[in-house]
Amino acid sequence: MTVTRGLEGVVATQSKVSSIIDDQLTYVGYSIDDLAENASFEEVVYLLWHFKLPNKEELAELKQQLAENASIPQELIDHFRSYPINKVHPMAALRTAVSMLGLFDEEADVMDKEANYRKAIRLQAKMPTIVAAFQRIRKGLEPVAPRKDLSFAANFLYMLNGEEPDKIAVEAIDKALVLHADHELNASTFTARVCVATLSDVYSGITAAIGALKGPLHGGANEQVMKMLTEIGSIENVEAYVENAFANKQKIMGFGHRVYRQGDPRAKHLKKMSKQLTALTGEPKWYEMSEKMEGLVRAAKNLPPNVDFYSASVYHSLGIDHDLFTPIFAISRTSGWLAHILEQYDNNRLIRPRADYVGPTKQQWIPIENRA
Ligand SMILES: CC(=O)SCCNC(=O)CCNC(=O)[C@H](O)C(C)(C)COP(=O)(O)OP(=O)(O)OC[C@H]1O[C@@H](n2cnc3c(N)ncnc32)[C@H](O)[C@@H]1OP(=O)(O)O
Ligand SMILES: O=C([O-])CC(=O)C(=O)O
Repeated sequence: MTVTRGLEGVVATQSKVSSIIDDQLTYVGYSIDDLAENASFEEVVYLLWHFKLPNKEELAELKQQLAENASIPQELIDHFRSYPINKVHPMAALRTAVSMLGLFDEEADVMDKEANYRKAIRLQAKMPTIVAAFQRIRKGLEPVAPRKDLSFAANFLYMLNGEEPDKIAVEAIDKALVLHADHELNASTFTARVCVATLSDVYSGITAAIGALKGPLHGGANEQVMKMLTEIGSIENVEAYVENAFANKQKIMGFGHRVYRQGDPRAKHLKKMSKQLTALTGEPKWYEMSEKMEGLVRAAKNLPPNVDFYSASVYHSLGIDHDLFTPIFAISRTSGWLAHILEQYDNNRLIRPRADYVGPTKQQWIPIENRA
């Protein structure tokens, strides 16, 4: 048996959702650069779920469906209140919340195409409400109910902060959501597909995916980037930090990628946003430190930044708590996970690879009283 560590280069499925070819990312064939400049998150959701851009009526209908399904059960809010809340990571709360939502969905185990699509809408709609409600409860504040007249991005910020967000913040979050929505067969998406390929339900698939995204080698890296920048503290300390990390064979968060070799095409958009937002908030040092680090890491190891690197200073500039960075990624990536889950159901086969067994063989049974 030949083992491909980490399944590098293994093609495990066909998909029409997104592609990475020659370091270029597309959603349903549309370049990420075009989408980042022009699309709203809701348009991207429609694109990923229907394999076409929506016309005005289709977009309006999707927006309405998302708005109508955005509230979450009171039981979920009460559940949050029962947690040792300041010890719970928001990604753990989100993972639990999505699993719990399945308990309140009468269609959770209904397996037809229409029911699965309705569940996709319900789940996508509720993700920002869950994250915002958890945040407010742990801050000792009352959750804010979603509004039907706001865009997906604006509603999230409104529920988070309890006040109407400004245009710049809405545009930044909307673009970040567009940039994070899907990414071919990344670890969390693969997890979702493996889960539902057993014909398990949508809630199980998204719960599993959230668990995979949480890790610092994947979506959890954005929080770690801000932790690192905060520890470094100032631009004078960047060089020593990078040298020390390489000398100790330590990974620098927000750099490197399994698929991209020349660079992550999403990073340049986030870099631009980081420059603008850090200047606006009067804290350009986060951008300047990041830029210096990028130069040093590229020069030393030819490692380019990935999507998580500049998103950290973007979210920080928007006043978002650092442990909410990965949940925001999850809010967006839910759209991609759902697209892949629906695609998996459409042409399903159980995903079950093999392991090359390297443990002992031909062991003799030892009764417990004779064991050392
Ligand atoms: C949304 C996302 O998931 S994007 C990725 C987010 N994750 C991170 O930013 C965490 C930091 N990056 C990493 O750990 C890796 O680059 C990964 C996990 C993203 C990709 O990993 P892999 O494809 O498995 O590469 P692997 O970890 O084997 O690294 C290959 C080589 O590059 C080095 N390398 C890769 N990334 C980094 C990094 N961030 N810092 C320092 N060295 C690195 C490794 O040490 C290794 O060097 P070696 O061959 O001398 O031992
Ligand atoms: O594709 C990957 O391996 C990780 C990634 O960048 C993403 O999920 O956005």
